Formats: sequence, C-alpha cells, structure tokens
Amino acid sequence: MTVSASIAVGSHVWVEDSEEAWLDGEVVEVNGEEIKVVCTSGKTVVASVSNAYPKDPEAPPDGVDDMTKLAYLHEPGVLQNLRSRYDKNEIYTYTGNILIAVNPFQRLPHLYNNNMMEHYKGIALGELSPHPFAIADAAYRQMINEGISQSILVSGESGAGKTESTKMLMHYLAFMGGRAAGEGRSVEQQVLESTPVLEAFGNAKTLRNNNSSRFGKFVELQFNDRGKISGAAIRTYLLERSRVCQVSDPERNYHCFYMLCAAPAEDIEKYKVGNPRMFHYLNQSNCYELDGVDDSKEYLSTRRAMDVVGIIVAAILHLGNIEFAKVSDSDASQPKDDQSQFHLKTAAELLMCNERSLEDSLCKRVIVTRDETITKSLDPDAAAVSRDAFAKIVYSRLFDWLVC
Ligand SMILES: Nc1ncnc2c1ncn2[C@@H]1O[C@H](COP(=O)(O)OP(=O)(O)OP(=O)(O)O)[C@@H](O)[C@H]1O
Repeated sequence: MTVSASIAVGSHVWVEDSEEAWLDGEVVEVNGEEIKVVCTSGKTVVASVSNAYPKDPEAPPDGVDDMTKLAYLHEPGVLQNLRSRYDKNEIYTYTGNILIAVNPFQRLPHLYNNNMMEHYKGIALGELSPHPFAIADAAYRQMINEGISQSILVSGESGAGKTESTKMLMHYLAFMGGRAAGEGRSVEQQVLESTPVLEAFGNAKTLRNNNSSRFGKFVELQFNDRGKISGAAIRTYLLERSRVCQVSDPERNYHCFYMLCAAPAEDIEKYKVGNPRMFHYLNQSNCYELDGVDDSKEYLSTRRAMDVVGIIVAAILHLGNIEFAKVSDSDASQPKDDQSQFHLKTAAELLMCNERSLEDSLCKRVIVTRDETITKSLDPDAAAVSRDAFAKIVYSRLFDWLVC
C-alpha cells in the first residue's frame, strides 16, 4: 500500500507498537521518511512512514457490522473495528458474506435461543446483525432455491471458537430441516448427540483450549427435496495420535482416559483402572482435572459408548505401563518386573488375546521377505517404541470405528 504520499502534518494514522500492537494518533511532524505522532493515549512516537497506516477519523466509535463499509481495510482498521464491537458484546462481524467470530469466553445464551432462529428465518444476509444463523440460513435457502449443494467453511486458530460456531450452524440447519416433534429420534438429533462421544475421544486439554478438538471434521447433512434432513455423515481426519502416548505439562491426554478412571466402582474393578496418576500415558503431565468438568459425570453421559469401547481404552492404559528390561546375555527384552507382567496380562485379557502373543508382538519384529520370515528380537528401547506404536494404532482405529 502506498500511503507515504497521503501522510502529512495533521493526518490521523495508526502506527505499530510493540506493546499495544497498534496506536492511533495525529502526525505533528514529517521529516523525510520519519514521522512524529502524538497518540490518543498521550504517548509521542517517532515512526517510519512505511509503518504508518491512515486512520479514518469519521469511523463510527461503535464500529461497523460489515467491514466492507470501512474506509480502510487494513490490519489496524480491522482490529479496531472488531475491538469496538467486542467491547459492546457484539462478537460477530461481516466482511461481505464472510462471518468473523471473536470468542467471547462467556456464555451468551440470548444469542442462540429458538426466538433468534425464528428471527433469522428467510432474512437476507446483512439485514439483521451478523450471526452464524444468518450464514446457515443463506446456505439453506440457496440449496432450496438453486438445488445446489452448499458448504460452509469454519476456520481459525486453536481455541478461536470453530467447534462452538459449527454447533450453532448445525442447530440452525436442524431447526430448518428437522422433523416435527413426535416423529421419533431424527437424524439431526443423532448428529448433535454424537458430539459428546466425539469430544470424549477426540478432544483434549491443550495450552490454548481446555476442550481442543485434535482432529479435523467434515460434517455432511443431506436434505430431501422438501428441505428436510434425510441423512448425515461425519468424516474425521488426522487425529493427533502422538497424544495417546506423549503428553506435555500442563496438557492432558484424550478426555476418555480420565473419564474411565473416574468410572463407578464396578467399572473401575472390571477395567482394573483407578487413579490416573498411576498410568504412564497420563502421568507425564501434572494436569489431571479440568476446572468445571466432573469426569465421573462425563463418564456417565457417554456410558453407552464406554460400555462398548471402555475395554479398549483401559487396555491402552495398561499397555502404557508395560516397561521392558534386557534378557540377560542377549539383545532381547521382556517385561521388566511383576508390575509390568501384571499390566501385560491385564491388557491381554481386555483385548481378549493370548498374553504370550501380545508380549511377542511388542518384543519382536517379524520381517517377511520373498523367501523367508525373519523374527528379530527388540532391545528394551525398541520394544517401548513398538508398544507406543501399537497403542496409537489401536486408539486411532477405535476412534475411526466410533465415528463410522
Ligand atoms: N460463541 C461462543 N460462546 C461462548 N463461548 C464460546 C464461544 N465460542 C467459543 N467459546 C469458548 O471457547 C472455547 C474454545 O472454543 P472452541 O472449542 O469452539 O474452539 P476451536 O476453534 O474449536 O478450538 P480447537 O481448534 O482447539 O478445537 C469453548 O470451549 C468455549 O468455552
């Protein structure tokens, strides 16, 4: 952008600041490539002309709901507009037909109730305040009117609010295309109800987000020619497998492991689990609990899924506790002690496989060539790597199976 020509004494500008990101002010001196700016904050700064951006002194103080209305669509202009609106609890802003959402980090239930959905029904984009319902409505109407499939792309950095925004979009589409009450459990209900299970197995606490989705998701809703939902499919991509075996402080492994450890007594006994601190795959980080989340309640809410796959989740925890030691006078390895033998036995029982075969699969590598099959013993380090690889593959298959 060539702004230098338009900057003179008296111009209103934005200049970059290492602490505040951007400062606005008035130019009081121009010395070749350098300008002196008296900022609204009271600070006086000297900046290079190439780092200054013009500011619209007539921009409305509360911001504009569509940023294409801004006189200058540059970084400080966009950030200032989003901030002015955020300060008034307006978390949504358009840029043309793109919706920008700023995470409010607080519940704003008045924005998402049924009245709001009624409100946005059939209204052209831009006529009402920016909202995910308006985006969903525009897509729905375009699909009905033109008979063409529509997609809505939700993107942003971790913790930005993609999952929450996607839920709003799905709620609206379910509202528009759902069945009348009393017609039984509908497809859209099933899709919305699948969220807690997907989150239990695919979400974890990270530095940025206590409930971060560690996978990509493509949700497809199919509609019939009357605009009613007739089917749905969820495809997931690239689950972060390494988290199953490696967790850095203060993050957590996938929620389901902690939920299983907080199960009712009869399940704790069945799976031979208990305190999460005793499992290697969980105790690499000191974070076990999440503020405002009761893992035992979460366990009960996903009990149907846990009854089916709890066995595998528990087996993975036991696998992680198998340590290996060298067999004397050889390169081979074996479970290190009675503790490791116990976890191997438990994992084998839960996976319903032969204990000896499981041990061999961890401590040996089988190489099949055209002429022969070679079995090579692994040293303790290699056996631990093979154990982790096995745990990761079992977990990711489990996740894929749950999604299907
Ligand atoms: N519209 C909203 N209203 C209230 N809270 C929100 C909203 N959007 C986000 N949040 C809060 O921010 C948290 C993080 O949001 P979310 O999980 O949607 O982020 P994300 O972009 O999907 O992150 P990741 O990529 O890590 O999965 C939510 O758990 C919620 O507490």
